[in-house]
Amino acid sequence: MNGTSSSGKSSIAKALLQILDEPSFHMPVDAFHGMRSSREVSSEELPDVLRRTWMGYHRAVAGMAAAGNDIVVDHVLSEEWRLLDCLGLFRPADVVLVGVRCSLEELERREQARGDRPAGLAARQFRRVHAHGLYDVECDTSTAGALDCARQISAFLSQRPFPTAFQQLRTKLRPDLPAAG
Ligand SMILES: Nc1ncnc2c1ncn2[C@@H]1O[C@H](COP(=O)(O)OP(=O)(O)OP(=O)(O)O)[C@@H](O)[C@H]1O
Repeated sequence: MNGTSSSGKSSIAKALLQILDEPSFHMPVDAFHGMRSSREVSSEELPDVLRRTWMGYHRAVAGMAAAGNDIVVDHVLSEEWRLLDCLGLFRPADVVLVGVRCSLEELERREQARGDRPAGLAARQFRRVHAHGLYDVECDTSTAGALDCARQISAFLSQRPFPTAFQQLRTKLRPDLPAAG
């Protein structure tokens, strides 16, 4: 799932795990940030530390999937390299790319209400996260609750068309890689 901060990804992930038939894992990137030592990181080091955390996260997800596990990933594709990295790691036919949309007005209301995210974070990500423009399925949490979105995604899984969004994006954005399988 891809969407801005406060768009409702974690809420949908929790609902999905309750309704999916197969045993599934929710792997949030926040869990990986939380595993890092609490030593203070200088502003010069920070970009590299964050990048390595995201890259390690992608590889951990790919590793779980390679062992045959179903993974619910919540992601913020606010930097292009993150999608390019995932396109090279995940089996494109296996990926269901979900766009989690929400109006900016509602995002700002949620961000203020929860108080545990920097002010303006969702607005900064808003235009960038959906820049690649292609999904297998999309939901809008401005109008639908988390459980309804999870049901919509779950229903989509049983009748999903091919090529997947990931297959198409890999062909378009990673011509350096072999044809998407
Ligand atoms: N469909 C929804 N309708 C109304 N409120 C929602 C909905 N989904 C989530 N929320 C509320 O929005 C806030 C953020 O939700 P959530 O943590 O699921 O978002 P997120 O996209 O995972 O955010 P982050 O990336 O910052 O962790 C929470 O307070 C949650 O209760």
